[in-house]
Amino acid sequence: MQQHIRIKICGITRPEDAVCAARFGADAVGLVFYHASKRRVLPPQAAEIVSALPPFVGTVGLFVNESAERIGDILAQVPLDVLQFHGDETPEFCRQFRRPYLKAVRVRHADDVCRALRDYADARGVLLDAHVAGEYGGTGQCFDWSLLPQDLAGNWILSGGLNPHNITAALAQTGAAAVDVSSGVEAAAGIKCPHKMADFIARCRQAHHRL
Ligand SMILES: O=C(O)c1ccccc1NCC(=O)[C@H](O)[C@H](O)COP(=O)(O)O
Repeated sequence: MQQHIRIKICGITRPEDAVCAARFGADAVGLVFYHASKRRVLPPQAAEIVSALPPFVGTVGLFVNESAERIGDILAQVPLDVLQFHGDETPEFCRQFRRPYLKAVRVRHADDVCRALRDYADARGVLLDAHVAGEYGGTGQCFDWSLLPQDLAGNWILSGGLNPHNITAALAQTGAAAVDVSSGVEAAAGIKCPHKMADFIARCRQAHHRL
């Protein structure tokens, strides 16, 4: 039976954008806690976004080389379902919070993908993102999808530079069962565009149906 494609809209900073994403059918929303991000949210703002969501929409907190203490502090204030790590966090670091986690990997070589899937075997998923020097994520850049091994096994998520214009080709080429988008559905950094979110989600569902 064809699986329902999983869609996460990342870099949400406003409750109304989270509500919109959920209404259009997003499975999860991402909240960036990285201090240097243009999409950074503070814990009270994140808690307000989470409380605006309807049931059964997942909440994912993003961190970059954050201290365990700070992450624990945020977890005490914001009900996050999943943690997503975008820095140099080791598997031991990621699993200490006893929550499902995702590990982002910035893909430059085919080996990067297989190594991440092996090293983070207990992750809920490995998020495959673009490599941009000096950036940890949310760049709006694609990586070379042809680097992905054919019939790649495991729980991986296609990310990096996806948007309503390229999502159909991305799914046809990679066969991804889960996708993550931020810049490609924005009107400005941290401000999501309802039309782009609706278009992206509709095209995802259509394209996945054809696989
Ligand atoms: O969004 C940020 O500013 C950010 C900063 C540092 C680490 C991660 C960040 N965001 C991650 C994402 O939003 C996405 O999960 C992913 O990187 C894809 O982003 P995009 O290419 O903009 O769709």
